[in-house]
Amino acid sequence: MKVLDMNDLTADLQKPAVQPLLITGAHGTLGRAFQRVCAIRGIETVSLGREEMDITDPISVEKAIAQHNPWAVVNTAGYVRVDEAEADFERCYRENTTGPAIVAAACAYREIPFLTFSSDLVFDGNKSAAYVETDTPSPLNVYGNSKRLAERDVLACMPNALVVRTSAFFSPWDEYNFVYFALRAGHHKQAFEAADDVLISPTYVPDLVNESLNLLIDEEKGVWHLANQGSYTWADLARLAADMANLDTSFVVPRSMQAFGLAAARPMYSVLSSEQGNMMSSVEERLGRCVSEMMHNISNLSEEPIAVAS
Ligand SMILES: NC(=O)C1=CN([C@@H]2O[C@H](COP(=O)(O)OP(=O)(O)OC[C@H]3O[C@@H](n4cnc5c(N)ncnc54)[C@H](OP(=O)(O)O)[C@@H]3O)[C@@H](O)[C@H]2O)C=CC1
Ligand SMILES: Cc1cn([C@H]2C[C@H](O)[C@@H](COP(=O)(O)OP(=O)(O)O[C@H]3O[C@@H](C)C(=O)[C@@H](O)[C@H]3O)O2)c(=O)[nH]c1=O
Repeated sequence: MKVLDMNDLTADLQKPAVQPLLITGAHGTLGRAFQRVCAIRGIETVSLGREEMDITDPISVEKAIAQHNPWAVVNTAGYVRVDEAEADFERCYRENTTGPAIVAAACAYREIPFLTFSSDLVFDGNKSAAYVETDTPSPLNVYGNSKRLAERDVLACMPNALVVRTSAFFSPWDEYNFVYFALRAGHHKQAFEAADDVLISPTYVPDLVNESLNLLIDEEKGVWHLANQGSYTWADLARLAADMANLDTSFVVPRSMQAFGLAAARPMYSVLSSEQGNMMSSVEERLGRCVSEMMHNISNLSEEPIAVAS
């Protein structure tokens, strides 16, 4: 029988810690979804908010990567206020273009994998069939252009980087998405205007995270389109979700996108498909899975007593 000595007992303590997956933009919708999914899949992560890792600051990026020694970096950080970006363009380019390029350079130097996210808004909507990875971006707004330039700059400094184009998030895990807005309006019997002339690919965030992780682990590279199957106008999406929630869909008020008078132009068509395999389920199947959870959260929130000043 081997008698353990102090070296044996402390040996484990000296084993190198498991290298984590580093996630930027920790407090955002996608960042928090990565933390949830990685916990479910048993993937060790370190999730950093802007204060711990500002992707636009090379020193902050270097310090964070040196401190945590990750096996890979997932960049979920970004500027997503599409309309505000038209005037706030310096910050939009800083956070969507400069930041990802800085992180890509740091990953390339260490030869560790890098995943970042782009958008369907890199396209101009003039195609009559689903956009695939080899279609040429031609963005209509500042946000879309910041993403196009990020794709160019990230892949120029790190050709093995993985860039996932996606669109129109929906998820039961946070309320900052269009489907939540629509269901909450329906629950409160409030009119909800929705564009009925813009076709998009809604994306179920848990699927996006799982498929992105699978591509990263498989060491895939370049541009990949990840969105759920099925193309909808925003109004169709609102009515489909409402119907699945057994709500009367008449609260959805169809409008042309132009009638919204939004500061940023949107492509009238930005449906995404992939030349590299469509791996995600249908929007309908995923909506059916999460609408009841969303309605549960909405009705709980609306029943919470409203705190009144004493
Ligand atoms: N939402 C959608 O429908 C879609 C999103 N995408 C892309 O997915 C990614 C994530 O989007 P989403 O989760 O919705 O966005 P969120 O706005 O929910 O999260 C983005 C996070 O990035 C952080 N951030 C911004 N700038 C920096 C910085 N310089 N350093 C570190 N963190 C920073 C923000 O922090 P703070 O709160 O401090 O600003 C925020 O927490 C983005 O790249 C977006 O373009 C693509 C297609 C569709
Ligand atoms: C389009 C639309 C939006 N809205 C509301 C929802 C939201 O509060 C606001 C703006 O909508 P959205 O921001 O979802 O629309 P938009 O900015 O086009 O959404 C985009 O986000 C960026 C980050 C992307 O990358 C795109 O893929 C897409 O998801 O207007 C409606 O009420 N009805 C509508 O028909």
